[in-house]
Amino acid sequence: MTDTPLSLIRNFSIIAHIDHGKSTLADRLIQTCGGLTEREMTNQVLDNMDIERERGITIKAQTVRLSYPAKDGKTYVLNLMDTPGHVDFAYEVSRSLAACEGSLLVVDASQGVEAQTLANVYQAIDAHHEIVPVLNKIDLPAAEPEQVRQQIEEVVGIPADDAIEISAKTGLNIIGVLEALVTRLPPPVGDADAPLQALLVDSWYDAYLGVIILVRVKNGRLKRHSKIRMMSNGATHTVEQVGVFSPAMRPLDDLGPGEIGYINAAIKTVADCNIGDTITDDRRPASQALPGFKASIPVVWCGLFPIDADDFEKLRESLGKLRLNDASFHFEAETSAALGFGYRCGFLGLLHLEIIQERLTREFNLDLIATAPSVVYRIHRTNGTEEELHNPADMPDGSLIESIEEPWIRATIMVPDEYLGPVLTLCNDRRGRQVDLTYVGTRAMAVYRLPLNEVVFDFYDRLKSVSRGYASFDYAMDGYEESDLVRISILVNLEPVDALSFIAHRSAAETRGRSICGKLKDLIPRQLFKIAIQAAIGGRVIARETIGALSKDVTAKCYGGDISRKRKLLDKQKEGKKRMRQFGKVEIPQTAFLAALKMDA
Ligand SMILES: Nc1nc2c(ncn2[C@@H]2O[C@H](COP(=O)(O)OP(=O)(O)OP(=O)(O)O)[C@@H](O)[C@H]2O)c(=O)[nH]1
Repeated sequence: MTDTPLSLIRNFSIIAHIDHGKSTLADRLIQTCGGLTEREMTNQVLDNMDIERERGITIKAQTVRLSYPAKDGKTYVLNLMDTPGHVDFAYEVSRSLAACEGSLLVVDASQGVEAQTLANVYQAIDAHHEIVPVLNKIDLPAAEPEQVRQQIEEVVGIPADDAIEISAKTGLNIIGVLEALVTRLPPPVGDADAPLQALLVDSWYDAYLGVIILVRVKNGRLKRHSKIRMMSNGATHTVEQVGVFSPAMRPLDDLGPGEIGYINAAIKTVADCNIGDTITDDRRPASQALPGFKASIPVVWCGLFPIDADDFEKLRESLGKLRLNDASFHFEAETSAALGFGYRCGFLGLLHLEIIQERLTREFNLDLIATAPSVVYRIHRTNGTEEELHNPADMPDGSLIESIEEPWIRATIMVPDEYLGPVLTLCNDRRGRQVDLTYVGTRAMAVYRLPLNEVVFDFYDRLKSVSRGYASFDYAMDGYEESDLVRISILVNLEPVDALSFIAHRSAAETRGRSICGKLKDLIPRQLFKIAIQAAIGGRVIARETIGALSKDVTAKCYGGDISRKRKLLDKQKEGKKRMRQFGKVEIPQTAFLAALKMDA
């Protein structure tokens, strides 16, 4: 039984720009509250996926319940919801925030306010949070707490007089943070006697327990063995376990209002648990659902194909396993003449794509080819119908298209003054439209509208390189607009290579087409006949390269009769063949696809 009075509960998130020290602070809070021993602290506990740890970024929202004996003599329950820092996972931030009453806003005192600091703060303000600014890394000689304080007031627009100066690394003033949580954040409100209303904050698959659901109880009590009902679809389940993370799972009898914890109810897949849904008691249901939050929609799609066709089944299984834990990731079967059988997969953004791809390679041991990422276009046909296009290869013939719309984003870029010029040039080159440009001291904040299509290829990389790594970037989807878009097909000896076709604005078509043809020319080995590589829009060729013929006999070098040597060479050639794709008469090595797909035009 948990009967902590509401006045002794505080639910909070930590929001920060990437690398400003959110996870380090979370670990310190856990350690200070006695949740873990020094030895257990060796790894950041909240970042529990390998890839997260390696890249030092937080992906999945995690939660932990702390017990803090405050200076006022009372012991408080502090529920910490971790939030991811990367733009791709903004929706996970919003759902964590919906479960809390307040936020710690962590700003690196040596770096100042960055693009994601702002984006996250706005989400916290939307969620009606009380926000406590925390200036971290005060131990660094480059820390400028006074300036950053001023920045928070000017740029973020919240008072920063009583921002708390800390070093999450050395542990300096962690008590100050804990006291601020207790004294400055409001306790949750709720009625233990009302019908149950619990927000489904997250769910994931555990190999032993099945689906685990993270909940925030708003009203009523969520009890073990009770029958719950999902308000979105009426599905009922019997609760097998109720508990909290401290940070290990600790079973309890029930969760009361204001509490954050987990339940497990023999649910088969996370797809049955709609995030944002309201859970109620089947016997005494609530009359109204809680306000949910926006569902996550994949905005970037690409094809994933096994290099070895025999791995197709394994790929299907692996994708299914990943999906068990990540309902925001989508996949459907796809066939490509160039790459064989594979899957068209939808992601929340480029980082999400990269993470899934990396997990497939690393955890599932798959060798994959990914086609160029594409956004979701809206096609209006001349016959009046409308459709969404996830794959450039499926684009209908130009004569059937009335118009095409593409998704736009609203991007916020913060950058030191001296690098502003090249950043603006980059945005303009990518068809960006400036919305706003303001200064905070020597830092500029540029707000641009940009077509997502221009951002998915290499925008981050370019932005980082033109600003020497100093620019920070955040974006939100910002509607669709009609645009003059064309599909560029790549033809090898007149055969279209579907995996290489892509959609671009007409003004960029020729440059990109030429760049791909040029790359392929260097990558496709000469063969016994001439090979023409062309880029075309419909029937019109816009770029062309030719690879001259060559006669090649791998065994020619082996004069004399060294048969074993000869055989070895032939075997080697066969091995090489596995990695080739037959294209009409032409064989294209996998490496050519990989390189051609890395577009940097
Ligand atoms: N000098 C100093 N370094 C710190 C402090 N806090 C964190 N760091 C370092 O800053 C880096 C980033 O810290 P993290 O806690 O991983 O940052 P994060 O905000 O959680 O990053 P994401 O999980 O990627 O969003 C790490 O190398 C930390 O060791 C601090 O108070 N002082």
